[in-house]
This record gives sequence, C-alpha cells and structure tokens, in this order.
Amino acid sequence: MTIDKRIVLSSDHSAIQMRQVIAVHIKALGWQAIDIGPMTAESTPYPKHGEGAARLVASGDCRFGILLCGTGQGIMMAANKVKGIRCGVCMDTFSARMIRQHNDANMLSIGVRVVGEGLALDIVDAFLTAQFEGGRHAARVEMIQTLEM
Ligand SMILES: O=C(CO)[C@H](O)[C@H](O)COP(=O)(O)O
Repeated sequence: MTIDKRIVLSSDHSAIQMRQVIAVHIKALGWQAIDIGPMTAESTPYPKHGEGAARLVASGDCRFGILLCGTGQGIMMAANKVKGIRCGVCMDTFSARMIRQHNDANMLSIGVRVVGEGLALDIVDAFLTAQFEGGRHAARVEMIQTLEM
C-alpha cells in the first residue's frame, strides 16, 4: 500500500479501546492503520505518543495521523511541536472538514472523554474525505510553516 493510504494512530491510556475501533473503521474504508500503541491501559504520558505519531507523519512515512487522549488537547499540543505537523482537536464534523479544507491539517486529535464513539467515527470520516482547497488558504498555511523556521 502506498504512503498516501497510511494513517498512524496513537493515544494515551485513556483511549485504547476507541483507537482500536477507529483502526477497524479506517481499514474498512481502505486505509492502512499503523497503530503504534500503547497496547495496554497502563497510565502513560500523552506527549511521547503524540510525538511518536507526529514523527511518522513529518517524515513522510504516513500521510495522516489520528491522535486520541482524554480531551484530545494535550496530545495535540505535543504533536504540534514537531516541525511540519498541523494537528487540530475536533469535537464536531464541521471542524474536522475545515481543518483539511482550510488548514491542510495532517493530524487529527479527538478527546475520548468528550465525544462518543459514533461522533468520533463521523469526525474521522469528515477529516479523511475533505480536501485542502489551496488558493488563499495556501499562503496562510505557508505563514504557519514560516513560523517553524
Ligand atoms: O486528556 C489528556 C491530556 O490532554 C489526558 O488523557 C489526561 O490528562 C489523562 O488523565 P489521567 O491521568 O487522569 O487519566
């Protein structure tokens, strides 16, 4: 399968089950799920899991990344410290669509203590089916990239 179809998944201990549900879901949609764990529910710090997934996206090994923690916020903050990552927390499908269309986000973060499974899967679908619109948005994304230099 090409890199274009590879999605890295990671979380902290709060989201082991939801991560597995999302992995099954995206595989059914034709994506390859690269699940880098953690595999047990033992307490584990979200920054290292956010960073690990972000490095696979930033290096080009994976097209997208999906992150999960209790609120989605901490793991998103960690991922966004990695150069080249644009990750947003989404709790609704509109935002999930817009972070692709306007922000060319390459990672999505969801708070599993905030949204239920059905909505989380809809958020994933919205993120994966939307396309970056370019145009006026491209210059703005370039401005974000300039901040990384
Ligand atoms: O949402 C999170 C980070 O933004 C974490 O999942 C949350 O802080 C973990 O909390 P706890 O150790 O009480 O399970």
